[in-house]
Amino acid sequence: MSDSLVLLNKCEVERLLSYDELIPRLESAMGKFSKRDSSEIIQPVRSVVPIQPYNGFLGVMPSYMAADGILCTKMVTFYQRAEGSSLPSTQATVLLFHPERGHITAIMDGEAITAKRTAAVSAISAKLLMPALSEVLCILGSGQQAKSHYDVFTNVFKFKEVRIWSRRREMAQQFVNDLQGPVRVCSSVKEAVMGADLIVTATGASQPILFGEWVKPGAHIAAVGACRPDWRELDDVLMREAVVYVDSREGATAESGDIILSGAHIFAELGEVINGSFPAQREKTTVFKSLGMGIQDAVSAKLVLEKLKSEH
Ligand SMILES: NC(=O)C1=CN([C@@H]2O[C@H](COP(=O)(O)OP(=O)(O)OC[C@H]3O[C@@H](n4cnc5c(N)ncnc54)[C@H](O)[C@@H]3O)[C@@H](O)[C@H]2O)C=CC1
Ligand SMILES: O=C([O-])C1=[NH+]CCC1
Repeated sequence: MSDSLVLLNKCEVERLLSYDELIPRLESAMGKFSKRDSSEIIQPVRSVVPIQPYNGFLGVMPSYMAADGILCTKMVTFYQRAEGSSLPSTQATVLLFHPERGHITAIMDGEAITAKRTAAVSAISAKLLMPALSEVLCILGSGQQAKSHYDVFTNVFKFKEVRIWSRRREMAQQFVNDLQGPVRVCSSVKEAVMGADLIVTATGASQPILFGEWVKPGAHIAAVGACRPDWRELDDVLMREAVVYVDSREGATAESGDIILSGAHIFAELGEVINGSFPAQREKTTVFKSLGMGIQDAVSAKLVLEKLKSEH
């Protein structure tokens, strides 16, 4: 394959990106990030521009991983859509650059990357933090992230029961109809989460939908939505009682309403657990507050490109 510009659409990125290959690369990148060695990784907190009339945001997520030879940026728009809107709420494009020469080498769809890398990182958090015997998975939300989380969790782990709740029951039912495996549609968040060992919150909510009083002690929560400083998915009780892990301390303290507004203490980054500098307290109730990181997009895009090149 020549050095010409590579353009990849969503189907191609989806086909080339497998969880088996993605998960170890994300683990390694997050471990490196948590060492804060700027000669190895530079990743500022995402710049976000509000698009106020449309309840939306444009995020720019650059990163440079010197040792891996990756210079990358993702541009992502995310919106709070009205119930019933047919427009997607998260859309993205990823650009890879030649680190030495500075030109763009690849432009690829970022929606598939965002869906898969976010779910893969939640799978890493679950592997480290969910109870040793985890039988019940619960997913709140029925959109893109809910689907990628269902895919990776049912692939990587074995659950006896999977439950889903969505604010419109017919959307949850539609979600289940599109799948192979058995999933129980629940009528309320409380019904869905009671007794669950692993709970994924992947909604566009800006007020808490998950309350600590409903959560089984020792459960693990992968909290994926609420990516603005004034948005919430989890209530104060849960945030203050759980041991809280994040992807990046800087990102979480700048962008997470669940952390900022509850005053919750951040115990560790996932990368610090991967590096062994902080313990995985899996016997306690744990929250992994995910905001998304540029380096996660960067290693995903590099993997996509490598896979493509290996086919030629
Ligand atoms: N942590 C991360 O790295 C990432 C986080 N996100 C965030 O994850 C969330 C889900 O994203 P997508 O799956 O792409 O969106 P989506 O639009 O495909 O799905 C959103 C789901 O949330 C539900 N929802 C929306 N408003 C709600 C409310 N007020 N209460 C309860 N449910 C509500 C919708 O019915 C739908 O089921 C968003 O908040 C998004 O910004 C998205 C990408 C990466
Ligand atoms: O990391 C990411 O791409 C996003 N986080 C919140 C919305 C999009």
